[in-house]
Amino acid sequence: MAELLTAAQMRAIEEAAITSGEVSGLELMERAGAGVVDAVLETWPDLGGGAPKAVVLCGPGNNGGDGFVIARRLHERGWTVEVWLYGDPARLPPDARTNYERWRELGPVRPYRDEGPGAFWLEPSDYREDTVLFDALFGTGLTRPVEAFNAVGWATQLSEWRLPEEMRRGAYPAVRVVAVDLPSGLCADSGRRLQSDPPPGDVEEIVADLTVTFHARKLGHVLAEGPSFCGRVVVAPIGLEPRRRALGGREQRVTEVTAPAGLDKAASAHKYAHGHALVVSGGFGRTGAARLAARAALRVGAGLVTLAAPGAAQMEIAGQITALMLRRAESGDELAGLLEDPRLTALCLGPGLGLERARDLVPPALEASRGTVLDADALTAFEDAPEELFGMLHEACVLTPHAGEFARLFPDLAERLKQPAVSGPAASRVDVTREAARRAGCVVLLKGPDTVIAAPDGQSALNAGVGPRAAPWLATAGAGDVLGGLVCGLMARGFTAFDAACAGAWLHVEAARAFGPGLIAEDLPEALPQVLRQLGA
Ligand SMILES: NC(=O)C1=CN([C@@H]2O[C@H](COP(=O)(O)OP(=O)(O)OC[C@H]3O[C@@H](n4cnc5c(N)ncnc54)[C@H](OP(=O)(O)O)[C@@H]3O)[C@@H](O)[C@H]2O)[C@@H](O)CC1
Ligand SMILES: [K+]
Repeated sequence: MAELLTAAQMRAIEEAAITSGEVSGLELMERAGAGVVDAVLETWPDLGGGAPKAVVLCGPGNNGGDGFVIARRLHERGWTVEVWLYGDPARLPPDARTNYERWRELGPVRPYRDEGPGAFWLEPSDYREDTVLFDALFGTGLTRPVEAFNAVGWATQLSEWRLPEEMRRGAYPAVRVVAVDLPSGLCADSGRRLQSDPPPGDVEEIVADLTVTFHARKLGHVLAEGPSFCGRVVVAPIGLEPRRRALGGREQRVTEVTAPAGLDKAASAHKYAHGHALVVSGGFGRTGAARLAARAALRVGAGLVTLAAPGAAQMEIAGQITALMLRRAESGDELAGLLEDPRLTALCLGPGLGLERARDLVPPALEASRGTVLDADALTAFEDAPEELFGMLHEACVLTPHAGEFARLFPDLAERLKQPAVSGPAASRVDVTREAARRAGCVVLLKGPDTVIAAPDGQSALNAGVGPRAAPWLATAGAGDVLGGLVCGLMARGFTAFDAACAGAWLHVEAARAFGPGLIAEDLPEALPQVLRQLGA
């Protein structure tokens, strides 16, 4: 599984490599700059033949150092290169300074000082279709908002360069924008844009076409606003070892969810060998959500799936299902009675359940100590008394809130995400989900394009439905119910709560991608067989 790094972890890996003597900082910087050039040529082969123009904006730290390497290497390839420096050359850190000096032997460095927006209006006279702008201003060292002049000055200009021709005010052709490591202004740990509070008016930001990062992706490339700022993200290897020790303990590490293993079924296995999931339905006229969840549980391979519904809803359900079974559960007591059957290995409560019914049925469900998914109404029902819910939860539970449900159970944590990100590292969705899991004492899966899964011991994973795995059609009514059913079905099959949440989130995105445009929630379970087949299940 790929690790997604924080800025501190990346620094620790680099420092460990440098201290061990296996590589110098200067060598790493050279490889970083070379990696950016390679990624640019690979992304835009049309730039390989001619003599394009590069505008390299260098910042005051090592991100700027990478910029000087890029400038030198492009110059060597015959590009026309224009270099700007924001900061005092005398104060550059040593490796950046060395590369500044090397570039100075080849060409000038234009100062980029804080003298108001007009001072940074680069001369547009000879920008061409093959101009590439390199943002090497700030990378993982950004700890505070980029000051107003930067944002208003260069970012506005960049945005203008990027507008479609018919919308451009000036005569500039569109420019390709490459971010070195991170688009400047983005917090590496949270994917949030650092901004002063209140934000300066009329600020536009750097939106890159290509972001080239080093060794591994940072959390900021996949979380929150990151994907919309980064464009295509390419990881350039710079010869660093994984160095797990530099990453810290399990409570500091975040892995990216990858294709799950263990979904195949032995040829000889009986249906009971794959578990029996129980999905609790709402009342008459409200059974659709639970039926969706139940079908997903069955499709993901639970041996049997039963819907538990009140008497008045039985006819409605019976008319709609075939492979699913149906039992009556009018009240908490009746559900407790059903749960005396030890063959029921996992439960799902919440989709379409109704708040009153949720308050009645959730306690006996949790009392039964099975793998249990709580979603939707099963979470909202405890809005006024989250501690009461937390007191009943156990380690085999998975809560699957969307942002609104999360805010109902963890209002202070949701508030932390709402506060302006004025300094780095800013609070991230990973931070708050981890804290929520610790507080709840069970796995929490915070839904979104950047779904975060955390366990009470700090183990965390991120299912990035962004970039090449984007699944925008997943934002559709009922999709969340299907996810609950998938996680429940996987727990019925014996997956741990954490593994079921990760695998469920991954399959959910893949099913949406397999179906594609026009997707509605009903299509998700039907798209699963294709995804499972590709996994060799
Ligand atoms: N380490 C390695 O071996 C390798 C690192 N590599 C590269 O180095 C990058 C990290 O370099 P870095 O740590 O020097 O940080 P960087 O992003 O350049 O910025 C720090 C500077 O910016 C300043 N500053 C911060 N915020 C500011 C603001 N809002 N407005 C104005 N100034 C602000 C800050 O000033 P200070 O906070 O000290 O006052 C400091 O001067 C990394 O992203 C990668 O590209 C690669 O070469 C591979 C090998
Ligand atoms: K940058």
